[in-house]
Amino acid sequence: MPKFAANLSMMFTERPFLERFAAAAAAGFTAVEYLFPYDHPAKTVADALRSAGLKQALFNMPPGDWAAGDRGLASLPDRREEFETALVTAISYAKTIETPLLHMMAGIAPCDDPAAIACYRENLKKAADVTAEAGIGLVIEPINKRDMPGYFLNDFDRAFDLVLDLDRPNLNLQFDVYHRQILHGDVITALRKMAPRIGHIQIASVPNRHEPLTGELDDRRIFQEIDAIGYRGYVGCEYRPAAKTEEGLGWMAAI
Ligand SMILES: O=C(O)C(=O)[C@@H](O)CO
Ligand SMILES: [Mg+2]
Repeated sequence: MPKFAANLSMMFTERPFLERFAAAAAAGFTAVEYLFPYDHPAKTVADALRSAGLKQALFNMPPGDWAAGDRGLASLPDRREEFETALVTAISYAKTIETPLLHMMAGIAPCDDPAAIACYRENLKKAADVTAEAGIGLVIEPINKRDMPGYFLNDFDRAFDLVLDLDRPNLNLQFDVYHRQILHGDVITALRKMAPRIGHIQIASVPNRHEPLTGELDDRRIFQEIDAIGYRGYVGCEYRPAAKTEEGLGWMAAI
């Protein structure tokens, strides 16, 4: 059975961010992930993590101005400087919090725009090299067009081919089963094909992004396959609980 990390941007949101760590530990999780730690000093987040006895699985690089609609900076040619600053901030937080993985969001840009493609590639290489120097892994995640219209990285094969092409040992794919199913289906074949370059996995039911076992996929079968492909990292529970977080955790005992 995979080991699960609670996603604190979606789960335990009944409490303020810093209180979610203890709640996740009390519910039996041993690791957490979330979108962004940057509203708090890195040391404060690290203290919350450690006093709850948790491991950090992953978080994202700063995405630009999220409230204004930014969803990452990596494919935005006129925001290269901001991207570099975001990379420095992410590495500094990553070292203090001790995350083994950072997710680099691509941004909102046409996926067939040559300037965006070139910029993304260049920034990805830079981020992979800088994170490698810091001993941190980097992942990229295709995101479905319904949840994030206009997101640059919206195709699993394209992301996978890019990871192969850039050929950095610390650069891998974030395979979110929810996005995979909405974008392309064929989840198990893709898990098998992409296994050597899967750096992180996330799960939620489809189509409502609620608890596993409540959607159109056979999540038990998917968890078996995640084991079968040899994936030993955390599976992030990136779902919005249908009601209170704790009330919906029964799926873990039922799988
Ligand atoms: O939305 C997702 O799926 C994620 O994993 C986030 O990191 C990006 O919004
Ligand atoms: Mg995801």
